[in-house]
Amino acid sequence: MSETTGFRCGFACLVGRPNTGKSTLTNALVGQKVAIASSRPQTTRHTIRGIVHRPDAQLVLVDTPGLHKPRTLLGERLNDLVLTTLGEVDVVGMCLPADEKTGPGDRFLAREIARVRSRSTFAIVTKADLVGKARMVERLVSVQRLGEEIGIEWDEIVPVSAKTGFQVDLLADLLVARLPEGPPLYPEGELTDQPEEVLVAELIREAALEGVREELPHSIAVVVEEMGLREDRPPDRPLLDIHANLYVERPSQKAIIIGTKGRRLVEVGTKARQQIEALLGTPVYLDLYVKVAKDWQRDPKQLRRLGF
Ligand SMILES: Nc1nc2c(ncn2[C@@H]2O[C@H](COP(=O)(O)OP(=O)(O)OP(=O)(O)O)[C@@H](O)[C@H]2O)c(=O)[nH]1
Repeated sequence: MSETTGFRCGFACLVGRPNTGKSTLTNALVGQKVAIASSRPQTTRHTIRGIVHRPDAQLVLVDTPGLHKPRTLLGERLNDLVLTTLGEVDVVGMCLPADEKTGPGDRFLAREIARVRSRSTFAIVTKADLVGKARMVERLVSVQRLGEEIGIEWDEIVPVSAKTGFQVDLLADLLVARLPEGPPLYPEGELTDQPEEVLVAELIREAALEGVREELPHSIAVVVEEMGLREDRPPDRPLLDIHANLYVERPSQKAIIIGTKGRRLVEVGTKARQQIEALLGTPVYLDLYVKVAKDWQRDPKQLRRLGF
């Protein structure tokens, strides 16, 4: 036995239909905002890892895009990404909201999980604060049944609320218990291994989608072209320059983003800048361009360039 005896380190992946609370739960477990939560489906495009540091363990959380039936090339890529991720982690946690019934989307996902299942599989009943005791009991029974129907033996079924913190620590304990023994993989203090550019791009995308999600559901991609501290600034007054391109698929969408007399784009820029400053703790100069990349969701070359 080595000096690391008793210390556990490994990976867990939260999966679930869009909007089931994966990002919020990741944040609650990690204790700081790392993934971008929103009230709209499918905002998490990249695999964002949050790292839970504990005296006895290091739990690396992988947050994935919602697994769904693919309709575009982008959809297929995302699903491949999720399945590859699932095969590599120690625990898969399927998130099922307490206030919703098991649906076809859940069955599709559970079947996928059953296919790649290698190690531990949890059913995490999220948003526990939204239901009373009786409904929770019903929900737990239905989750158990889903497992039986698909052929997954849940290693744990855990109700949690990321909002109130209910059983979040318990969930962390249960996840940690399933990790292999081993030394920590990441230095303490590290909360995510996503490059800052990716987080910044997500924040800009979020700001750009605000209020126009119905019109522009999945048609926006953001690429940070350049990011760096401006030279010749006094050390106590740093300024981070960010140049980013916001891609849409059609000129009409460009017009929506920019708004009358460019007003909307200014608002998007301001909102995104404030969020980035809050995340990185540095004043930011954000230079944002809107570009049309026709049908980027269906074009492999463009997808690659946009980071998918
Ligand atoms: N009441 C309540 N709401 C929650 C809880 N967890 C998440 N939510 C809400 O549910 C919505 C979706 O949460 P997200 O964490 O963005 O869900 P997600 O599964 O990561 O969504 P995608 O990124 O679209 O896959 C947000 O409006 C959250 O505020 C919870 O424990 N209780």
